[in-house]
Amino acid sequence: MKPEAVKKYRPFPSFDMPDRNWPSQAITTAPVWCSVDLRDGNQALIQPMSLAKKLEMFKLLVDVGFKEIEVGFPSASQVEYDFTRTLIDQELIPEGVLIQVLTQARAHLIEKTFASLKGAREAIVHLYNSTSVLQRRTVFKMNRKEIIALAVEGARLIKEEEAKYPETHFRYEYSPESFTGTELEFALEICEAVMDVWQPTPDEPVIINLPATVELASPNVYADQIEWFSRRVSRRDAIILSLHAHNDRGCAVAATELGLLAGGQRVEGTLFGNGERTGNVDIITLALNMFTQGIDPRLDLHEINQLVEVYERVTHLPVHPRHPYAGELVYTAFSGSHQDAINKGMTMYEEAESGLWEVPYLTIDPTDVGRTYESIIRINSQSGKGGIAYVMDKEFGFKLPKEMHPEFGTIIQDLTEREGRELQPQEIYDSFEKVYLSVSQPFALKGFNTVKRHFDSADKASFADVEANLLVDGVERTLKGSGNGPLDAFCAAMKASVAGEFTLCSYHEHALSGGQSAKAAAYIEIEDAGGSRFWGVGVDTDIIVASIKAVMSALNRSCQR
Ligand SMILES: CC(=O)SCCNC(=O)CCNC(=O)[C@H](O)C(C)(C)COP(=O)(O)OP(=O)(O)OC[C@H]1O[C@@H](n2cnc3c(N)ncnc32)[C@H](O)[C@@H]1OP(=O)(O)O
Ligand SMILES: CC(C)C(=O)C(=O)O
Repeated sequence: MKPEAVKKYRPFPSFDMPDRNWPSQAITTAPVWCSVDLRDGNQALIQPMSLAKKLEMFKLLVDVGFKEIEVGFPSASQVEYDFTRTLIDQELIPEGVLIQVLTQARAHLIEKTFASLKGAREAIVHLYNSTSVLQRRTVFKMNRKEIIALAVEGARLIKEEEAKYPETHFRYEYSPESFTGTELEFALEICEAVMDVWQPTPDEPVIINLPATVELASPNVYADQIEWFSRRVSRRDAIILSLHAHNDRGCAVAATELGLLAGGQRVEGTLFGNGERTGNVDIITLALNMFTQGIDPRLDLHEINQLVEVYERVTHLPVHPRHPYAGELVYTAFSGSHQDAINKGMTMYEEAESGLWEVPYLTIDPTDVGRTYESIIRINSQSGKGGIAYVMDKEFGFKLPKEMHPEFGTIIQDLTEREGRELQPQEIYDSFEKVYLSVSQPFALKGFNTVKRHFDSADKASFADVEANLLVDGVERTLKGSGNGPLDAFCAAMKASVAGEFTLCSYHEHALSGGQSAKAAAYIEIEDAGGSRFWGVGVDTDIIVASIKAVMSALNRSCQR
């Protein structure tokens, strides 16, 4: 920006409310959710939804568990009108779900709105008109009195229309649109005037929706505005105070959360925050934020990928890979220290009895929203040994001993740097296979027999005699050896005949898979005569043979250095 451009702007007027209560409140229950995907979301799309797409979105919203759904602006276009009619005529509105429709305070639009609802069991009619200083001056060119008269006339016309449709139970909502840019006393005055017409009672409450049509200030200011209003409005028990935040400053979720602390009881928003400009508040994020605090959000989000799939198809908008809870990458760590911490946290979580989710860097268990653990750790040049070990374990069942992580970690890190890209799990396995499992030069095992084994609790040690057939640099050799067990006997034979001096430093083994064809993996570290250390890995149905293969793997690697 040019430096002087900043002079075009001024701070949001300060507002003093030293006795504010909201900072010491907590969210303890979910609000009433109202999806406005089919109206506010739809009106912001490059290509508004067709009737078929609206139906698909409606079904999704019902499946998720929304009990209030703003289905459109029926007086605005034929599709909007036809969609409302289709829902009613084809009896597609489940018991317990309320449809809501929006209208301006204009007679012909109100009439058409009611016609669109003919035959409905129940519906919310949502009346709005803009009340902000700016819109009064620029759009309506009306003073406060005239703006109130517009709203009151709209409210009155609605009451008049209601009488024509006795079969429907109507509920009402009023929004002083652009509330956040409206003087608070004026917002209160106009809402009171509308309520004077509608005469709400605790049994037939009205929804008063206070929208941040444009997010003009920080979230604490919205909370102050909501609390100010909530504390002063008359007939408080006959009002459901509703929030409707847009995201111009990127704070709609925060503003709504603070608005709930301040007295908001209902939230209008959309899936993934679609909506005018930077969008409406994202209900998925709000709900899952609550979920992570142990609060039942009363929305079923256990298949988030399906929500993303339908949403993207219907709106033609992508969900950002970093979108909270839903983005492709939000359960993925590439960086080494994060992977290490997640790996350790996951292991502890699996072993712990508390059942409490306490995994570093992950606020939610991905499986709670239908995501898998597989994608948690992905490998690129930022990754570390812990993450690589995690992939080997979770994807292929190899639980590499901790002391082996640095060696294999370096091998994979060199590869990611050479390739300059993310490695797929299969590529990591292929590298493991090449380096440890299929290395067969200079030694290749052709056959192995334990000739004699002895154990007697009266003796100091057990013993074994073994015989192994090897290819040594392509030449067949038969080696024989004795030791305190088959592995010791084989090492003795190797040292004496072909490999020279080496020491076994570490030994680990585990079963690789269950069932009759279960295989075992053995990991052995040797130190060669020069003091260098090498890991080897062997896999076999016989654990002794797996360990013999692991020694061969380590010896071959030491020879190839
Ligand atoms: C913040 C929000 O999201 S509010 C919802 C906004 N959504 C939409 O606008 C989508 C659907 N809208 C439409 O299809 C059209 O705008 C319609 C059908 C509602 C109205 O269409 P039209 O009358 O042809 O045009 P338009 O919207 O430009 O009308 C503007 C007039 O309505 C007046 N107006 C705007 N809002 C309201 C209101 N809530 N109540 C009464 N009058 C209003 C304006 O002052 C203006 O009056 P003027 O003609 O005397 O200057
Ligand atoms: C109609 C109103 C509630 C609206 O969409 C807004 O103010 O953003």
